[in-house]
Amino acid sequence: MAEALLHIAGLAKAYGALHVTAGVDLAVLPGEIHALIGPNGAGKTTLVGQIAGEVMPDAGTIRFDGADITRLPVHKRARLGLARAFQITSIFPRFTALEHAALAVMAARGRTFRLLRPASSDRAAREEAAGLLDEVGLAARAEVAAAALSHGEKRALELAMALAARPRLMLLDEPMAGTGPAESAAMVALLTRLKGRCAILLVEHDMDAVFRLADRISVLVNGRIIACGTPDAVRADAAVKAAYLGDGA
Ligand SMILES: Nc1ncnc2c1ncn2[C@@H]1O[C@H](COP(=O)(O)OP(=O)(O)OP(=O)(O)O)[C@@H](O)[C@H]1O
Repeated sequence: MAEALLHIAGLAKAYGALHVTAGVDLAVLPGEIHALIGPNGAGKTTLVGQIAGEVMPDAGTIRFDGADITRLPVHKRARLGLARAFQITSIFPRFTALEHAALAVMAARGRTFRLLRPASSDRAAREEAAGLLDEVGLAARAEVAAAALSHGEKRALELAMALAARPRLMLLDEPMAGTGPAESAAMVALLTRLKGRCAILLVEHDMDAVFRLADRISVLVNGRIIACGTPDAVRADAAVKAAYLGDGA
């Protein structure tokens, strides 16, 4: 098996008596789409927060590309190539899709956004931003205000903004949430296109999407990974059926 890009061992976090992650072991390989599934309250979002650096673990280690990042702050993890896609299109609703993507490009380069700047200084950023929009299927929507984008288009814009950092691992927390079937299918198609560009850790409740997209799936139940494997192996796993997927999956 290829060397893991992200390697988590014994990760634990408790809030009072509630052990939200209770000794999680997880490995994400370079370029794979690794889905993290589990019932409501299983600890998925907390685990993503721990990987991103927003939630400090009580115990355990997180290694990224061989380096121990367990105690690194968010921005240093981001600089190493760990990006989390956020729902950020509501921050500047009047800014266009292109302006949002250009902001992300400038932020990724460590340049502060200045309202009064020579146009030439961000021409390159806008060109790169246009390329990112093209990649996520928003080229024709570049000049549309973010607020006017559809729900699915906003999610695509957030992906473009996360990609601006040229991540090696992207953390995606429920990109299909609140999308209808058509938008969900578009997001599956988009993530399929991005496959291999960077590894993706995907938290998602839409099982159709998960089983279509994932190279491997980890199942988190009560703060522990109870199974990890290919979609077929996970679908057939007796413990997963009992704890989560049920017999109909
Ligand atoms: N800051 C916090 N303080 C106290 N309890 C918390 C905190 N954050 C999360 N929890 C609790 O930890 C548990 C796991 O939450 P988490 O959001 O990680 O689960 P999840 O698997 O992402 O759930 P869902 O699928 O519903 O989004 C929940 O019971 C939640 O109430």
